[in-house]
Amino acid sequence: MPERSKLLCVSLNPAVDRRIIVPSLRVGEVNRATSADPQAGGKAAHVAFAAVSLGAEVRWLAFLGGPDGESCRRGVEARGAVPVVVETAGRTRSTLELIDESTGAITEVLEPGPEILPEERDRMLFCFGEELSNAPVVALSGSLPRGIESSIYCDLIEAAKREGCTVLLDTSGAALEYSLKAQPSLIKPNRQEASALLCREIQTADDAIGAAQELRTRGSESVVLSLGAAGAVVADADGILLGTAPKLEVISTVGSGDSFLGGWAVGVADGLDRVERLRLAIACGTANCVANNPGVLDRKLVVELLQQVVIEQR
Ligand SMILES: Nc1ncnc2c1ncn2[C@@H]1O[C@H](COP(=O)(O)OP(=O)(O)O)[C@@H](O)[C@H]1O
Ligand SMILES: O=P(O)(O)OC[C@H]1O[C@](O)(COP(=O)(O)O)[C@@H](O)[C@@H]1O
Repeated sequence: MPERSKLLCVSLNPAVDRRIIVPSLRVGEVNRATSADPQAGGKAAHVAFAAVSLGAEVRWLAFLGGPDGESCRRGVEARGAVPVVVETAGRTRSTLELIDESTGAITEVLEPGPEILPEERDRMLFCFGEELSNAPVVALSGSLPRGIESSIYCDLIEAAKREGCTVLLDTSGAALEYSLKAQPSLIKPNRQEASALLCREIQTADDAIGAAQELRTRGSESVVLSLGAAGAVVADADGILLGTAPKLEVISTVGSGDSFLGGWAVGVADGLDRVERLRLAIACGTANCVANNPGVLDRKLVVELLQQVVIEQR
């Protein structure tokens, strides 16, 4: 039997994600939900679920505290990833995803996360170091909780690179800007995140190519700029790839970027070339659009979508 690819997904700010569906959202009035579904979340959990859907062996390292922390741990385990927990005195946050069925509009509200104590931070660095020998590919995803300085991703990236791991980073704002100093193997901003970093609009494919190339000069070995329904652009040492996503009827795009990264990470671990890696990542991001839970992908659908992804070399 071929060995399963191994990944480590790291969540410094996990969450219980609450997806609430209302027939038609009325702001400022009482709304009654038709469905409410708390799930283990935060970006790294979705990356882990997507990779598990593709058959990978995944360990998920996270700060967790309080009852929501425990439900997150159980949720991750139930989905087939192995949770490795650094306990915190502060409680794990929750996030709200409000789906308005009448318009399809999605409103997200994200709590900031707990205050992390210095000794909890140190324990995370220690546990991360212990996990590295197990995982040739490491995905670091999401925002930072309070009490954690922007440089923590640099410490994690440097430690992982010293062990020869490929390090994929998906974060935003100051944490992303700061982390480029440590030269991650790949960053995956979406259009808004890249736009915020470069202080300019990204509208056309040429804008996206220019943005990915410029971000690469700031420190990351490769850049993937994901473009929602339009697909994604890759800038790396071999040039530019432009991938177009298949079209389908969307339930929710929450977690599509995470699923994209999960597909990319499995592609790296399985030794796929850059074209096939991008194809797999886009198919996973698109499959997530019809998943009932972020990251939990239908593998058969991923295989169908693979044939529909168009990749162009520029
Ligand atoms: N409306 C959509 N239709 C088809 N695929 C989509 C759609 N939205 C996202 N995707 C897929 O998910 C990937 C990541 O989406 P994106 O919205 O850029 O990420 P993020 O969730 O980080 O904002 C895209 O590259 C694409 O493959
Ligand atoms: O860590 P952050 O940046 O606050 O984001 C957390 C949230 O991101 C999400 O995973 C959605 O991510 P996407 O960008 O892939 O849609 C939420 O469901 C989640 O809990």
